[in-house]
Amino acid sequence: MARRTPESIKAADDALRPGLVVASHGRHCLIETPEGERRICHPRGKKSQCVVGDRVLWQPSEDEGTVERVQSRRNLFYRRDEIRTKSFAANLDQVLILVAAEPEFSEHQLARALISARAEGITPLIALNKSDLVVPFERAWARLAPYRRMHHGVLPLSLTSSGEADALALDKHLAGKTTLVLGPSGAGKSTLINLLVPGADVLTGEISQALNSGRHTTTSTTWYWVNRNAGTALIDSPGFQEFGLHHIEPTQLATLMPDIAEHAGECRFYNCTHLHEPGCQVIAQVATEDHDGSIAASRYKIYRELFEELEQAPRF
Ligand SMILES: Nc1nc2c(ncn2[C@@H]2O[C@H](COP(=O)(O)OP(=O)(O)OP(=O)(O)O)[C@@H](O)[C@H]2O)c(=O)[nH]1
Ligand SMILES: [Zn+2]
Repeated sequence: MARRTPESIKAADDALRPGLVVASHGRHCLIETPEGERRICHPRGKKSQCVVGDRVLWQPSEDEGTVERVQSRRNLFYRRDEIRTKSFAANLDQVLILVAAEPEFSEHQLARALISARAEGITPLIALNKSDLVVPFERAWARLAPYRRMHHGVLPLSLTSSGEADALALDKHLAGKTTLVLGPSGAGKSTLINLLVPGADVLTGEISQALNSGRHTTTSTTWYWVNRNAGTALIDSPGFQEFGLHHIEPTQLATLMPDIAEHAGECRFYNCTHLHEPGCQVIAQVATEDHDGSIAASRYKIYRELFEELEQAPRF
């Protein structure tokens, strides 16, 4: 085989075409060319395995193609449990976590998604849908009090009753960015995507049919252009329910939870775990019934539970 020099690699790359991964299923993916053409591609090998959001170099072969190379990633958003690592998407600007007044959301899952986003340096946004359901909404809004003070606040929505106004409010946050949308089932993720990308449901059907050669299984992750010229895109991905954080060290946790991080540097011991140490300023800041504090009891409970879980997690 000819020796691979930087020049020969460049010459080979020049013969390849650029593409953006817009959907994936199993080992194959759908890529979009800069001209907007879409085609199914297969990875050349393990190294060219790609995820939605990846920029790739590919080569046509009859009516399909081969992914020859995945360009280096700005970030990769993923989860990891005892058994496996699962990627959501790559090269994200932000993650929008959509929860609703009903069904009741899990604060634990929300906290996990936020921690994961911070670990990858991806801006998290939270929206609370179904503000028209007044009583459950009030309850959920109150549960989100610690989150309204952190990150970028919480955006209230009512996608089915004030869709137009909500679309405008969302656009302020989404314009020109690539946003991964996550949320528990029933929160209104499909409603949100169809509101911002009219016809998205039809497109999804077509994509999953193409990727599954006619079988009706849903694709795992899909890219939607909200405004191609402005570079505004949404990525729809399932998997909010089982959000494994086994890639995070327990001692990293405090830095990834802003309300805990705020006080973590003030403890007596530099390597304080904030679980039991004397002089711990995190513990001192936890709010209780008879003591005001800037850290909500629910947040500290999540910190403790996650710390224990990650301490017991097998390391890869
Ligand atoms: N009352 C109320 N209902 C809403 C609102 N937004 C969505 N829904 C309803 O909530 C239900 C779930 O919405 P979907 O958009 O299908 O939710 P999803 O998150 O995509 O759920 P999955 O398909 O299970 O993942 C539907 O019956 C919607 O009509 C809202 O603002 N208010
Ligand atoms: Zn401490």
